Parts: sequence; C-alpha cells; structure tokens
Amino acid sequence: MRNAYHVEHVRAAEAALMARLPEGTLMQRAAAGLAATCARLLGGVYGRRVVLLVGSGDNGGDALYAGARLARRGARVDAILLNPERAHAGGLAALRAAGGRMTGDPAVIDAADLVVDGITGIGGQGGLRPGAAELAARAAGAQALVVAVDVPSGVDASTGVVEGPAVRADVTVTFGTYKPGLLVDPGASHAGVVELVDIGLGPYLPAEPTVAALQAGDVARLLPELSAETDKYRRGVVGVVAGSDRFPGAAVLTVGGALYGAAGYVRLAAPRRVIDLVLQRWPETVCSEARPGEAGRVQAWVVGPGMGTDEVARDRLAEVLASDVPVLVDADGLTLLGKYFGGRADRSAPTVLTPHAGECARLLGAERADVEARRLEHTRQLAERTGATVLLKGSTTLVADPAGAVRVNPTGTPWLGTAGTGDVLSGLIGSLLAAGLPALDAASVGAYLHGLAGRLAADDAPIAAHDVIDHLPAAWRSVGNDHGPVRDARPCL
Ligand SMILES: NC(=O)C1=CN([C@@H]2O[C@H](COP(=O)(O)OP(=O)(O)OC[C@H]3O[C@@H](n4cnc5c(N)ncnc54)[C@H](OP(=O)(O)O)[C@@H]3O)[C@@H](O)[C@H]2O)[C@@H](O)CC1
Ligand SMILES: Nc1ncnc2c1ncn2[C@@H]1O[C@H](COP(=O)(O)OP(=O)(O)O)[C@@H](O)[C@H]1O
Ligand SMILES: [K+]
Repeated sequence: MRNAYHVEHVRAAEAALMARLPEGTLMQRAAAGLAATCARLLGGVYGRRVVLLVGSGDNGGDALYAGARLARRGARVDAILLNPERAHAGGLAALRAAGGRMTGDPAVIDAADLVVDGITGIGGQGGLRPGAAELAARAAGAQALVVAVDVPSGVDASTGVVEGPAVRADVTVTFGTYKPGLLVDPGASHAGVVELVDIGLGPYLPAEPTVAALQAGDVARLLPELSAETDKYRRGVVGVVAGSDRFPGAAVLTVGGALYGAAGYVRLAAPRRVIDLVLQRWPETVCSEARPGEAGRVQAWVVGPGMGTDEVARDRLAEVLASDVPVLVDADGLTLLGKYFGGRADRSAPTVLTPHAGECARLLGAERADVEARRLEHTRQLAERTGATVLLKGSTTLVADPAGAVRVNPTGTPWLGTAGTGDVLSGLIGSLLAAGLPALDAASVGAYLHGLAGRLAADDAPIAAHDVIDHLPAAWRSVGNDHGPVRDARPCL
C-alpha cells in the first residue's frame, strides 16, 4: 500500500521526530535524497548547469542545501531567490560556500540542464503568485528537466487541487511520506514520477492514511482464494440489470466485465432483445426476462448501465435496492437514484456508486468542473451523503467509503476515456462483490485491474471497451495471486 497523509499529519510527525534529533537533521536528510536524485537524472554532475528556484520557506532551504551538494561535485549552480531577504539563511550560506551563485536573471533557466523547484512545498497556499508563476512558466518552456522539491509548487499537497499557475515537474522528490496531492489529479499530473525519500517520519504518522493507493501485492492479497472445493456457486453469483432496447450493448459490456471478475456465474435480468444480443457474445450467461426479484438468487447486483430512466427501469432499480445483498449502481441507475430515491442508498447491505464527474455533480447539485477540480472533496462528500462507497471515475479514479477511508487508483490510461469502458468496470466490481470482497476492496481492486487491462490493451494506441474485457485475464496474471497458483490447488495425479 502506498500511503499518503494530509499536511497536518506530516507536520505533527515532523515535530515529534525533530524533537529527538539535532536541529537541521531532517533538512539534511531531505537535501541528500534530493541531490542524489538530481545527480542520477543528470547522469553525471561535473559541468552540468543547475538552476534553483528558491522560495522563502524550508522548501527553498532543501533546494539550497541540495544545490550546495551538487556544486561541491562540480555542477554550475545558479539560485534565483524569490525573496532574497527571507531565503533560508543556512542554505544560502552552504550554497555560497560550495561556489554556487545567486542571480536575478531568469534567462539562466533557458540554458539549464536541470531546474529544481523549491518555491513552495507543504506550506504553499493557492496558485502561484505572479513572480513565482513566471519562473514556473519559463521552466516549462525550457529544455531542462524539472525536479520538484516535496510537492510541485502551486499544487495543494493535501488535496491535489491546483488553483492557478503551478509547476509541472518531470520528477517530484517527496520527503517522509507521499502526500495526497501527488496521487490525486490534477496535482498528480503535475508531479511526474514521484520518488519518496525516507527521512524517518514513518513511526510518527497515524495508522490510517488520508489516502492510500493499492499496489500489485495488495491486489494479489485481496483477490479471492480458490481451492479444490471451489465451484461456480461458491465463487458467487453476480446479477446484472443492464441494457434496454435502445442501449443493448451496455449489457454485453457489463456482462463481459462480470464474466472476467471473480464470480462463478453471471445472471442477466433484461428485455428479450438485450438477452439475444448478450447470448450471441456470451453464451455462458444465464438470462431471465423476469423482474430482478424473480430472476434467481445472487450474491451481488450490478444495476444501471444502459437500462434507461423510465418507470420500468425505476421499478427494477427499486427491487434491486430492496435486496439484502451488495448492490453496485452505475449510469442510468445513478440518474434514477437521484430522481426517485433522493440520491440515498439506505440499505442493510453495502452499496457502491460509480459516477463519472458529471453524474457525481448531478447527485451533489454541484458543477462538473468543480468536481473535476476538487475530486477528493466531492468523492468524500458523496460517500457521506449517500451512505454508499463511491468510486469517482476519470483521471485518477478515487474510492471513498462512508467511514472516511479513501483509495486512489494508480493504474489506468486516458485511452480508457471511450464509450462503454465504465460498463465493463461495473460488471467487474459487481463480480468481485459477489465473490465476497468488501465494498472498498471490490471497488479499488476492480479499478486497479480495469486500469491495468486498459493499459495493456492500449499500449499507446486507441482501444474500444471490448478490448479492456479481452485484457482482464492478462491484468489478473500480472498482479499474480498471493494464495499461490490456482493449478496447485489440486494435487497432480
Ligand atoms: N515536513 C517535514 O518533515 C520536512 C519538511 N521539509 C521541507 O519543508 C517544506 C515546508 O516548509 P515551510 O513550512 O517553510 O513551507 P514552504 O513549503 O516552504 O512554503 C512556504 C513559503 O511559500 C510561500 N508561499 C505560499 N504560498 C505561495 C504561493 N501561492 N505563491 C508563492 N509563494 C507562496 C510563503 O510565502 P509567504 O506567505 O510567507 O509570503 C512561504 O515563503 C516541505 O515541503 C519540505 O520541502 C524538509 O526540509 C524536512 C522535513
Ligand atoms: N482521462 C482519463 N484517464 C484515465 N481513465 C479515464 C479517463 N477518462 C475516462 N477514464 C476511465 O474510463 C472509464 C469511463 O467510464 P464512463 O465515463 O462511465 O464511460 P461509459 O459510461 O461510456 O462506460 C472509467 O473507468 C474512467 O475512469
Ligand atoms: K516545490
């Protein structure tokens, strides 16, 4: 698990650790890690041109001390001080002693091999002010690699919100712990590759992170375990209520995602024309024209993709919500939930909602652009308001549960932004719910595998939703299975 903490936790941990160490120790640890990364990126330090953008806080101090280390190894280091009177005194002295120079001429950026962004870190507030913004823009237009210190300046470290001009880094060297703003968009896409430097904060951080990102090993551990006794019913039955005469394809894609999830059996409740189409593509589906409540027993439902928003669809949703098993509501189901059910999921079993930004905005009565700009806040808010686990789709998918846990998905590609991929995701997560994964795990594991399948399918070229289904087995294989290969569940004869 990659854990990220809100700035207030980082500051508290820093204070507790600093109280046990000689003054300046943490900054030296940070600067050493930063300089090591810069040296590696430069592929040799001697004679290279490094420009430091230095704000008046400790973020600037880190940049100055790292600059001094590079200057001692023969780099030509120029520092541009945003506020010369308030720049970190110790860092300035170290840089001067190492032969670094102060300059007021931003043209040095144009000739630099590497620019170190030490304008603001966890102390930054809002978008960059004009002087800082000009330097950030000049660095973006130059050939140099841009390395952000701790956080790209202009990105809110706790939330990933970017409220104006901000640095776009190739690499961010962050200290002590990840910050949510490095994992959640739009901040994440300003951070580039994120490298963590351990400065010893770990023992002083709370057990529960503000935001966590699953890694392959976590996914492998969370996937259901198969054994010799496994059969289709024990694996779980997932019910799908999707498709309509107008949108039959949505059911094909949702069922496809569900078949390649962890359930052993997929049941579809849909109109005849939808069933015919689904059976052509997926003959293994068990189909029923009956209402969901009469379609047979399931361990989880997926309801919504392409089902329409008329009264028949409303009644189908009502029946599914009245069941005592986990339910995933997507697409038209979300529209119906807002229109007829007060946007709430008051149920005894878990509910998962999978809106994109537009659907999330509608359920909250907010603007889509605000949801996209402040993804973490809105995902949490919808989870609190609905009592459901909410997965907000789009660039950096987020999952929040009503108890406050948040996961951010590290896989995925913008190539997934194509019609129908959301239907595949719904089927996949529903299948994981039917297999018994708790809502937060099902949603975050589903998003992880879906994002990975999207990447494997796209490989830098356009894809269609069915390509994502086709690559789900490869995505499963690539995370492995912590419970050992399935074929070993039966002894060889
Ligand atoms: N935590 C740790 O364990 C460790 C932390 N360490 C390091 O300390 C960093 C935190 O340092 P920090 O607290 O001094 O704040 P910092 O990020 O330098 O920003 C404050 C400055 O930014 C300015 N400023 C603000 N907003 C602005 C804007 N929009 N546009 C322009 N300027 C703006 C603000 O100006 P002012 O408002 O005062 O005029 C002030 O000058 C942390 O990120 C890490 O790098 C490591 O050394 C060791 C371990
Ligand atoms: N820019 C992006 N980066 C990464 N993933 C994206 C991006 N845009 C869309 N996606 C993903 O593509 C899928 C689209 O789902 P959705 O909007 O519901 O489409 P549809 O309703 O057509 O199935 C989601 O999994 C979403 O996270
Ligand atoms: K910075």
